[in-house]
Amino acid sequence: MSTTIAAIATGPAAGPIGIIRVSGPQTLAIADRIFTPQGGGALSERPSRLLTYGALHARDGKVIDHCLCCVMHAPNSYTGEDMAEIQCHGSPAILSETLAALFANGAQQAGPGEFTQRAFLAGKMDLSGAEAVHDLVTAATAQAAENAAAQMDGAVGSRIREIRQCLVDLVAEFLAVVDYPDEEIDSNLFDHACEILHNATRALYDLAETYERGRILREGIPCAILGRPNAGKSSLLNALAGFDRAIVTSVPGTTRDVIEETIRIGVVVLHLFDTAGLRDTQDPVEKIGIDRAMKQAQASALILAVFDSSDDISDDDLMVIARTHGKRTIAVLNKSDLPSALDVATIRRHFEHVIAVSAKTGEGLKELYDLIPRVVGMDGMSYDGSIITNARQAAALVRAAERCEAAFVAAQLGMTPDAVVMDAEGAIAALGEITGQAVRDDIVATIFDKFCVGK
Ligand SMILES: Nc1nc2c(c(=O)[nH]1)N(C=O)[C@@H](CNc1ccc(C(=O)N[C@@H](CCC(=O)O)C(=O)O)cc1)CN2
Ligand SMILES: Nc1nc2c(ncn2[C@@H]2O[C@H](COP(=O)(O)OP(=O)(O)OP(=O)(O)O)[C@@H](O)[C@H]2O)c(=O)[nH]1
Ligand SMILES: [Mg+2]
Repeated sequence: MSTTIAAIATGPAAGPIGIIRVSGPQTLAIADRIFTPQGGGALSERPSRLLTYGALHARDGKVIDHCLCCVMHAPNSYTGEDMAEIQCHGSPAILSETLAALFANGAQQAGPGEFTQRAFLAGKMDLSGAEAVHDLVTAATAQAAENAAAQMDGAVGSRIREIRQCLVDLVAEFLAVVDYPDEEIDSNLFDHACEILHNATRALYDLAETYERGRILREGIPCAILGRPNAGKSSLLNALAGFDRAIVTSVPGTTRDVIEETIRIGVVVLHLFDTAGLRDTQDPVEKIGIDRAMKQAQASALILAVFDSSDDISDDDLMVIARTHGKRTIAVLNKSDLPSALDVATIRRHFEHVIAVSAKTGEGLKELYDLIPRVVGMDGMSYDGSIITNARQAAALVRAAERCEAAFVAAQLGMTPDAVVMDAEGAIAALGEITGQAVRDDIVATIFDKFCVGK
């Protein structure tokens, strides 16, 4: 028999209200022992999800709070099991005392994601939906949340199940002819298979490709600010962050260490890294800073290459240009409030995206805000759950697409039905890893391990 689990579902900090949730076969009995409804009767007799006011008891029976509780009767609950929720005052002391009372009455501490894992195992949601719960809880933008909510609702799962079903039907047709090896195989069967497999391959690759944007949606994008000393990198960081994050002085070589600040530009979360100005230097400390700057640029998915537009291009600027080679870069011509002395044509030869700004006056920043989502391919998207945000799912999609493609080639060459079946079954298995229809227990366990306790 399954255990009864309990966990604090609200954050670790003290808040006005805290929530503890309980799930499992002993829930109702335990709830009745630690909670007495004010209006009489037992909590377990109340209708599902109806909040009831009453007294909450510690292990020793003392009243530790007057609060609201409800039960949710199996199978109509989040986990499909009997559940209870205690909404008490949110001090860590009350929450841990309540948890201790639950444990004393037979509940066990829930593991990370264990409620959602139970919901998955009870068939309340498929695996892609359960994984979206984690995305929703950790979403950094409204758009990431919107996409995750749609996936919780089955946006990925239903699409994958549809494709998987086509493949299952196809395998069934082929297996029927494998049983009669002496009969001539109807060539229509291969034509039909080619069509199905071609469409499935395309659809799966298309879906897998959304992961590039999905990853940005979920994790944001690392973005190094690179440039020669005094170009205005730290000033740009401060202007984008909206406060004085980094030290700005007129002394070249002010910034030594990498300074990180996370900001949100529309749908994109940018992890900005202000760095030491690149130049040839003998200063050992500055050298280390420059080394870090170049490493940061290498590790970033986007570079803001800052140039001082009030000055002409120097050797140091050429070093900056060299470091952006092959990287997605926006050339930021800073100090547009000063008379221009920069050879802009040279800059344009090296960079597709060039923008003039003044970190000092804020001129051009709005244009930079608009440009960044476009440059990273995050403009004009819809967040209807069609964007894959999960590396595991993306990898399974690619594997499924490859096996479909192999099956397609086999069908096109008119190879034996076995060859087609083998690859189609490989694709079906890979898709089952996404929906959870065919996934190893240890993989399921690692998926829920990432979740927070109480989810
Ligand atoms: N207080 C509280 N807030 C919460 C949750 C929760 O468990 N408790 N959630 C959870 O993490 C989310 C809401 N998700 C939920 C999903 C399903 C059911 C549920 O009871 N489902 C039943 C009955 C549905 C129905 O009435 O039709 C079922 O699926 O059978 C509850 C919450 C977010 N907010
Ligand atoms: N007029 C004008 N001055 C600016 C602008 N941006 C920065 N400055 C000035 O340029 C100087 C250098 O600015 P920083 O932001 O410290 O430059 P940096 O690129 O971080 O320099 P290092 O940290 O030394 O590499 C400071 O005196 C700033 O006030 C701008 O848009 N217009
Ligand atoms: Mg600086």
